[in-house]
Amino acid sequence: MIVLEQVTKRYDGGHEALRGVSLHIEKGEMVFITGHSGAGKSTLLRLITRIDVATNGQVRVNGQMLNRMRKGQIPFYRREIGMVFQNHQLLMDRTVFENVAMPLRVAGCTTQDIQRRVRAALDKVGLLKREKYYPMMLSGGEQQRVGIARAVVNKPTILLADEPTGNLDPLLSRDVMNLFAEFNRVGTTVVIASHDLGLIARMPYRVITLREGQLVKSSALESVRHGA
Ligand SMILES: Nc1ncnc2c1ncn2[C@@H]1O[C@H](COP(=O)(O)OP(=O)(O)OP(=O)(O)O)[C@@H](O)[C@H]1O
Repeated sequence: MIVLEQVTKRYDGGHEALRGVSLHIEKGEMVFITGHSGAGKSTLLRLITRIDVATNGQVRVNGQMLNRMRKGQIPFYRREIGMVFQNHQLLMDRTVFENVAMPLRVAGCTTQDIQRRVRAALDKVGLLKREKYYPMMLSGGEQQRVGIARAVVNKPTILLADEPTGNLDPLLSRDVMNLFAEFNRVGTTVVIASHDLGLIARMPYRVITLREGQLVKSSALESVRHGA
């Protein structure tokens, strides 16, 4: 489903953020990408979303060669992908409902469809009663869950998250990770970049480790599942 073959990403200025990375993420899998700051985690996610393009090598997602994708195809491709950010990037002057509705409005859905799908997404993240609130009225964990609802409202086949628990305390972080695990259980492929080794070690998913742009390890953790 997500295949990287000998991928190198060199930014303007010559810095190689990724070097010769090959990996395969199966349809329906949930994986963590870890590594120190600057290891290339965000770059990897930016290649998968086609925000950036590989300098060398191939990135293939759902059978599509991203290096060769024409500009006009990109918005359609992105509908297959939900993206969650560390700082959730919610619009502070819009309600929870409007924030979650945003991708559906962009896609031109009908009002009726939008109402139904936004409420279904808010229900999944446990925030149905907060639809009229503004983000400032919510806790950090709730704001992050609104960001997750917005990412899944389009029913993407792939959910990507860049440090989604970076600003949350351990308990809220675990809740957010469990939410990703629930989406994974119903078939969504989930890729999460995270520093949080303690949290990752408690969850039964494959961990891909980057160091200075190279893949150093890709393995299932031999940890016991603790309430994941
Ligand atoms: N647009 C850019 N132009 C030039 N260099 C960049 C650009 N984006 C990232 N880099 C560099 O590429 C390397 C990898 O960055 P990346 O953001 O992928 O790392 P990361 O593992 O996500 O780090 P962090 O955990 O701190 O977010 C870093 O050295 C970074 O400075």
